[in-house]
Amino acid sequence: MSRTSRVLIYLIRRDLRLADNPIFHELARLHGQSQQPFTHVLPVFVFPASQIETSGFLASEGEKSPYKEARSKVAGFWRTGRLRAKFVAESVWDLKQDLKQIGSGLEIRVGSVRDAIQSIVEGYKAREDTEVHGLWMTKEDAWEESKEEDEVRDLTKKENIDFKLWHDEKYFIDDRDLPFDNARKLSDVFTNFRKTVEPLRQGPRKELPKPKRLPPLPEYIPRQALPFQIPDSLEKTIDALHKPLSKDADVPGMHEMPEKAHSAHPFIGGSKAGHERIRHLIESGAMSSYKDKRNGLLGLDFSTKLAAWLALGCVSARQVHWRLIDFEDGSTALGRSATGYGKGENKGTAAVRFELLWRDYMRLCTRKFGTRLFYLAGYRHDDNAKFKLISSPYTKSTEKKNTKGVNDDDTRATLERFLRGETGTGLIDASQRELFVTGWTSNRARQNVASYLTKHLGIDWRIGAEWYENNLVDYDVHSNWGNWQYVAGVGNDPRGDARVFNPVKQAVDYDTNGDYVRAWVPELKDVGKKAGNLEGLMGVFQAWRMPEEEKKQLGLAGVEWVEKPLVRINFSVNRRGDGSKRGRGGGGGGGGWRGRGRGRGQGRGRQDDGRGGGGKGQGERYAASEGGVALP
Ligand SMILES: Cc1cc2nc3c(=O)[nH]c(=O)nc-3n(C[C@H](O)[C@H](O)[C@H](O)COP(=O)(O)OP(=O)(O)OC[C@H]3O[C@@H](n4cnc5c(N)ncnc54)[C@H](O)[C@@H]3O)c2cc1C
Repeated sequence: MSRTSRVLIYLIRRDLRLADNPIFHELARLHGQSQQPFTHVLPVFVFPASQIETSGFLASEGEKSPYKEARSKVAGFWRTGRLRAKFVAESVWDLKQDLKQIGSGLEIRVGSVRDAIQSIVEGYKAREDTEVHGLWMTKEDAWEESKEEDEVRDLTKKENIDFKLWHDEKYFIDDRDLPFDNARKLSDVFTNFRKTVEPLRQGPRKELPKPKRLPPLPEYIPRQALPFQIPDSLEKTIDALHKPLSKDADVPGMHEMPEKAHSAHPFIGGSKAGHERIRHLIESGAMSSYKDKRNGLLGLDFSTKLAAWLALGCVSARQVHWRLIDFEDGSTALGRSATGYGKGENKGTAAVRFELLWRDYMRLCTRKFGTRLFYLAGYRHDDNAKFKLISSPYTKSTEKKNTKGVNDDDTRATLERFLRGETGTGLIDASQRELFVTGWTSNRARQNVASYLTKHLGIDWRIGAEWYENNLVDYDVHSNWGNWQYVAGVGNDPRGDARVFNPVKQAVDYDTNGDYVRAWVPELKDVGKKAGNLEGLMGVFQAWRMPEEEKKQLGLAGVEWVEKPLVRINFSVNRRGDGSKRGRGGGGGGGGWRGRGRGRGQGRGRQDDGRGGGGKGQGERYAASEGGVALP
C-alpha cells in the first residue's frame, strides 16, 4: 500500500532563522510546485544532551536520565550555564512562533540527536499512512557536531531515508566562494586569509528572502520518548533547563549582580530581537562609530552585541552586511538620520565587516585543525611553547612541571578565586563578575582575562575556555576555543607566547576613571576618590596598592584578595610623558592586539593585521613593566 504522507524532517541546529535560511528557502520553493517529493515537513530542534543538561526535562521525579551529565572535560563545569540556556530557549521558541505563522511549526526534543531522530523515525514506521521521505540538516565544523552528522547519516542509510547535508550559510563569505577547496590550504595568519577575500564589501552573497509559506506539519507527530517530556511554553522550557543548574555554578561564593550595575547584554534570543538590534545599531549611529568605540568596557552600544544571535544563526553575517549596504547606499529609510547615511562604507561599518571575517576565520581554523581546537598544545603543537603546560587543578598535572612552583591544590584555590573575580587585579575581577551575572564581557576584557589566566597564573587555558563556554551567551565553539588558544599563545597568533597583556596598563588605558571596575567590584567603588589622582586609581586596579588608612576606612583591611592578590603586577605611573618603560621586562604588548592598540607607547604590538593604532597621545603616558608574577 502506498503511504499517503511523505515527511521530510528538517533537523535544525544553529540555524535558528527563517529568512536567509537556504533550507527553508528551498522548502518554500518546492511547496510552490505541483509535483512535490514530500507532502509534509517536520522541523525539529534537539537540545543535545551532551552539551546542555537535559535532566530537568524528566517526566517524573523518580526517573533518571540515560545520558551522562553535560559537563566539560577538564574542569567539569556544566557546559551550558543558566544565561545561555535561557538565550537558546528564547531563540528556539522565537523560531517556533515564526514557523507557526507561515503554516508550519517546530518540534522540540531532548536527548542525543541520534536518539531523538530515531524515535521519530520509529514512530512513523509503526504507521501505515506515513513514511519519512528524507532528512535535511546543516553542516557544522566542530567534531561533536560532525559526529552527530555521521550518526544521523548512518541512521538514515539504515532506514533507507534520503539524507542531505546543507552548507552553513550564516557566515560572511560563503563556503563556495572561498579561495581554496581544502581547508588545509587556509593560512595560519589571518591577514593572509583576509587579503584573499578582499574587498570585504563585495564578499558576501545575496541574502535569501523570508519564505511566505511552508509545507504543513504532518498530521501525526511522534511524541518525545520517555523518560523525558517537552514543556508547552517558553517559560517552562527555561525552568526545565535551569532545574539541574545551581545558581552559583557549583563554585562557592560567586558574587551576585551589584546594585546599580547594568548588564551590557540585556537582550533576548531569537531573530526578531536580533534584527531589532541591527536596526538600532544603524539608526543610532553605533555602526558608524564602531571602530572608535569597540574597545569600550561599559554600556550597550560600544560594540554590536550581535555575537549571541550570530552564534545560534538567529541572524546571519550576510544579513548584517546587507543592512549595512542599505544604510551605506541610502537605498532604504534605514538609518536616514544617522551619520554616514548614503555615504558609502565608513570606517565603522568596514570594521564590523572586518570582525565578521575574524569569525569566519576562527571557524575555518576548526575545519583545518579538527580536534586540535581542544588540545592543550593547540594548533601550534609546539612542545617548547612557554605558556602552554600547565598544572590543571582537576586532572592533576601530567603534562609538565609547573614552572611557577604551584601544586595542584594551590591551583584549585587560585582558580576558584579567578572564577569568583577575587584575584585582586581590578580589570580581571570586574570582567569575571560581569561575565557570571550577565553572560557577557567585552572583547578587550576577554583578552585580558585569557592572558591573565594563562600567562600570569600559568593555568591550563582550556579551563578558561570551558568557563566561558558555560557562561557566555554568545558562546561559539570556534570563536571561543580559537580565541583562547590565540591569547594563550598556542593558536594562530603570529606573536604566540610573546603577547602578554598587562591588565593594569590596560585598565589605565581603557577604564580611564575606573568606572568599569567600580561598577562590577562594588567593594572598590569609593577607592581613590579622595585622592582623585592616578595613584589613587591604582588602588582600584590593584587593591593591594591602596594606602593602609584607606583600606581601613573602606572596611577592606584583612580581605584576602585585597591584601594578597594572586599576582602583583608591576606598573608605575610615569608623568614624564615620554612613554618609556621602567623596571624589568616589557609585558605591555597586549595593547597591540592585532594592531588595535592605541599606539601610546613606542612600537608596542606588531600591527599584524595591518590596522594601525596611530598614537593618539592622550595626555599623560604610562610605563608598564611586569616583573613580579609570583603567586602568594
Ligand atoms: C578569550 C576569548 C573568548 C571569546 N569567545 C567568543 C565566543 O565564544 N563567541 C564569540 O562569538 N566570540 C568570542 N570571542 C570574540 C569576541 O570577544 C566576541 O565576538 C565579541 O566580544 C562579542 O561582542 P560583540 O558582538 O559586541 O562584538 P563586536 O565587537 O560588535 O564584533 C562584531 C562581531 O564580530 C565577531 N567578532 C568580533 N571579534 C571577534 C573575534 N575576536 N573572533 C571571532 N569573532 C569576532 C562577532 O561575531 C561579533 O558579534 C572571544 C574572544 C576572546 C578573547
